[in-house]
Amino acid sequence: MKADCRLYLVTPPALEPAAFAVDLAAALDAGDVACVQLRLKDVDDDTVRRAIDVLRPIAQSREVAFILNDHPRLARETGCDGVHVGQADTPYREARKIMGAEAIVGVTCHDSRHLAMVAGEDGADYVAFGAFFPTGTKETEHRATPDLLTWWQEMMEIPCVAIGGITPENCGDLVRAGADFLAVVSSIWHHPEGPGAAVRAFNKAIAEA
Ligand SMILES: Cc1ncc(COP(=O)(O)OP(=O)(O)O)c(N)n1
Ligand SMILES: Cc1nc(C(=O)O)sc1CCOP(=O)(O)O
Ligand SMILES: [Mg+2]
Repeated sequence: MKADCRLYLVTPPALEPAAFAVDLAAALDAGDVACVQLRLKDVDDDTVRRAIDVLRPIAQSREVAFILNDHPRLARETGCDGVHVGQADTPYREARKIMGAEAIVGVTCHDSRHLAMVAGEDGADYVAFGAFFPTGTKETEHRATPDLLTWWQEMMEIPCVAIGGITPENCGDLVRAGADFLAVVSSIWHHPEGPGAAVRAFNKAIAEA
């Protein structure tokens, strides 16, 4: 068992904030969740701001970190706890300058040991590897394997996040391999019994891995 692996919820790419607030609260009240990433795609900044205004307090009032995808300036201006940047986004060093030393800054590293080493040496708070499994949430070009997580754990103290097609049924190998966080979209928000049941199922699978 690797008891220190935790859930990292990522929102659906499109949502209506008031309705999604109910699902988010249900997920966070159902069990252990370390952080929530707001990941909206193809929307303007005002739409992102409105979603942050509604969703950030739901996470932060439960002591769950609220991280914004892609937009360090918006994250800083709106009181988010951190930002996640990919290889095609604001570069890590610029994101860090915008966010400040105390904020969480995470970096996508695909399946690349080199990208992860660079991000880690630059000061990233976590590195994210993926996609571990096929996913319908995003078109992915890279496929990571669990040995990458084990390699990282043996080399570095900085936490690693696993993402891409992760379910309660398939997450055991990633937990045993050394993932510090499991980042999940569809298995949470599309769970047939709702997001609370999904969080409980993940917590159980992590505890039993
Ligand atoms: C935790 C986590 N890992 C990876 C990603 C993907 O980021 P990126 O490659 O920038 O792609 P988009 O999510 O922006 O489409 C992520 N968002 N979160
Ligand atoms: C946002 C994202 N990034 C990925 C990567 O590989 O970097 S995979 C992914 C989508 C994850 O969604 P789901 O849990 O529904 O598969
Ligand atoms: Mg991005």
